[in-house]
Amino acid sequence: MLILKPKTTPLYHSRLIFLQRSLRNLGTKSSRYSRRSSDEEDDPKDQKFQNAEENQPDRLYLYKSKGQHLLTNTRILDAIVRRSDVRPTDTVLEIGPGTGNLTVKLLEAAKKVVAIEIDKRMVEVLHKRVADEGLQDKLHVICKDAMKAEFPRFDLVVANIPYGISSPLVAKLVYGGNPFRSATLLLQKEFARRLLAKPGDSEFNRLAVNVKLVADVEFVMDVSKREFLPCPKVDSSVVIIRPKAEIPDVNLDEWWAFTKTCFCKKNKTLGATFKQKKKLIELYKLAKATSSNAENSLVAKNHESDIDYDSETDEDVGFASSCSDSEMTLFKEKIVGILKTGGFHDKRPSKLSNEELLYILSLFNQAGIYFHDHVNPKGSDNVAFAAAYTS
Ligand SMILES: C[S@@+](CC[C@H](N)C(=O)[O-])C[C@H]1O[C@@H](n2cnc3c(N)ncnc32)[C@H](O)[C@@H]1O
Repeated sequence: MLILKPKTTPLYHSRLIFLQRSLRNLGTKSSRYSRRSSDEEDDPKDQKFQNAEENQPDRLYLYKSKGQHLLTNTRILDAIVRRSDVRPTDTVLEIGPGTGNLTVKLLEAAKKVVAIEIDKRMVEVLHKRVADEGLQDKLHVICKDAMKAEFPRFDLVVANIPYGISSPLVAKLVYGGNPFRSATLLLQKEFARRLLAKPGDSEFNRLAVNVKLVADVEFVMDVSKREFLPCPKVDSSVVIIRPKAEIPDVNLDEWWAFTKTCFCKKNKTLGATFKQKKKLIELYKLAKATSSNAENSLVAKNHESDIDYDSETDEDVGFASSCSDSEMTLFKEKIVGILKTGGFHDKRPSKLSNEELLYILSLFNQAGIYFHDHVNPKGSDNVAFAAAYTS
């Protein structure tokens, strides 16, 4: 276990004092927070920040691995709550309440706050602080990993989240099947830029495409890293994600699998992506499994092949040898034909709009080419989708 000594800049110390004072104000007991819990001992790679010299009594270890950077600027906290448009009838979901800097302000504005916090030491501090404010009846805390917790019904999400779970959390929110008005999130600046990116922007990626299908993202403000305790390495931005009232009529499993294929190398042209032998074999297998009738047969016999099967798995090798070269050649030509017909063969996915991507997918599906295994689905819900973003 590596214990990081606090940096000795005056700014850092003044912030440490701020936290120590605020913890005293919260009535925390130092010894309780300076000991490590058994949960934390499970993580040997963890690095912890310490809010005081080791022999000082009031201290709360803040864990880098849990993204424990507390937002301390009241003006920014107020702005986040104001821009979230919290109504007195709202139930707000907060992911990672920490010591409650944002939670207390949300409790003042909302009917109820459901806070999901992984660290039970934080939960203790939070309960104490909220009780001191007399707001405990409005707070429900779930002490769990937000990625494993079942979200209750909520109207809004407002949170300064741990940046390590940004992608799966955003995916879980927008594809979670729980209708909500908006999610105001404090995110790492680069991640926020990706969510805000448009086709053609260098930051545009698969997550942006998938989020855009079902939600609009609005930029609210940048927040300097100096506003956090301890100071992280990166700056942050606040964005608001609003689910769209209507989403395109597309099979989401098929869409996610399709965008995964297209964006596996987002700067490759679609022609190059769909020329990869491994991909061709995978799609051919799926097409064969999906189409059971002769009309949908994707092949003709006696055709010369120009495909070199350099499959990587034994299963692929087996499959490749069980179908003729001509079958695979025709299948490849079929894919090239679809891409050329739509004028997409030489286009890069990162430059295409969702409308264009949806159109390409519809062309593939009409031709009996599928991206998701509908016959033997391995995972077909939002949890699987969120998990796909975890690694
Ligand atoms: C960036 S801090 C924000 C704290 C507080 N909201 C603030 O603004 O000062 C993130 C918080 O999320 C918690 N956290 C980290 N990973 C989590 C997870 N997987 N599920 C729920 N909470 C998590 C951390 O313990 C920490 O309290």
